[in-house]
Amino acid sequence: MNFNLGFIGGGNMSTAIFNGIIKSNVHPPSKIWVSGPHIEHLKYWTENGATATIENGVVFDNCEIIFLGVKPDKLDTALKTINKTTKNLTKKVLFVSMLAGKSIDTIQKAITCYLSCASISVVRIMPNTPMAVGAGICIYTPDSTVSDTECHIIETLLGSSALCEKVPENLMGSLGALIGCGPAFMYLVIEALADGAVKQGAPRALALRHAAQMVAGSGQMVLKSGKHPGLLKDEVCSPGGSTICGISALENGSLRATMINAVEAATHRTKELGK
Ligand SMILES: NC(=O)C1=CN([C@@H]2O[C@H](COP(=O)(O)OP(=O)(O)OC[C@H]3O[C@@H](n4cnc5c(N)ncnc54)[C@H](OP(=O)(O)O)[C@@H]3O)[C@@H](O)[C@H]2O)C=CC1
Ligand SMILES: O=C(O)[C@@H]1CCC=N1
Repeated sequence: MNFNLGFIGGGNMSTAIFNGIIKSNVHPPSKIWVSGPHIEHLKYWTENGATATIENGVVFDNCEIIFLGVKPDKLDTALKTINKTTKNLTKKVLFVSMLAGKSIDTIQKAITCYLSCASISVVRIMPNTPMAVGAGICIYTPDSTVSDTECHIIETLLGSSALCEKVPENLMGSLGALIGCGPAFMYLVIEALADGAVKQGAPRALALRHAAQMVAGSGQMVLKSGKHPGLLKDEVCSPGGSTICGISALENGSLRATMINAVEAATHRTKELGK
């Protein structure tokens, strides 16, 4: 694709998206720019062919599509520093914001406050870190100025490493918490399941690998079989068998209520971060 792609903030999530993009060859690293306050933190990017700078304005000047990858509380600072270092305040830019909780309206107002671009469009996304290995999910909401062609470009960039779906903005909180925070919840589950096998005598490395593959495979079964997870669960539980004993232990530990509470807590916190 014949445009330069920028990242303002090259931390965990931006790096995962960068990895997804370069591993799938959907955009050449020579046309990717990244900025952040510590150049030494951007070594991975330059080692993989991107251009790194400490000036946000340089990314702004050189790129047509720019991912905002700073923490939500750094939005104003990042935009202020674009303003200070750009040579071309009035250019057309498509911003892609991954900032948890920050609405399109908030992002647009902040951009308008610090930058007098001739044309600004905003796409809000909620990605997740498994995009780094091509197994992510990313939802997005474009503002009303984003064209179908631009949506297609965004879907091509993100869809190379994620299931990429357009959603109405009012679902960004709940689905965003599930998608964005969920991997951390699942890492806990995988670690705990492996601990269970280790407790019964299994070697740690085998237990972890098998737990991860089992969780990945279970997700694939839900996606590919088209069956409800309750039915898939029943297919594993023989009457009087071992699995139903494990299920009973999980219910005693309120696993389902705990998972629901986790997504609820993350959704509430995401809303707070947006204020
Ligand atoms: N991590 C995740 O799983 C997900 C994160 N997100 C969102 O992604 C965003 C980034 O999160 P995450 O990657 O985890 O955080 P990180 O802390 O890993 O990355 C933030 C990056 O921003 C850089 N930075 C700080 N200040 C500025 C500035 N003024 N200008 C430019 N860059 C700056 C930091 O540089 P330095 O390190 O040099 O200080 C750092 O590399 C957040 O808004 C978060 O809500 C969304 C979905 C999932
Ligand atoms: O917790 C965080 O800061 C980010 C937001 C979404 C997922 N992780």
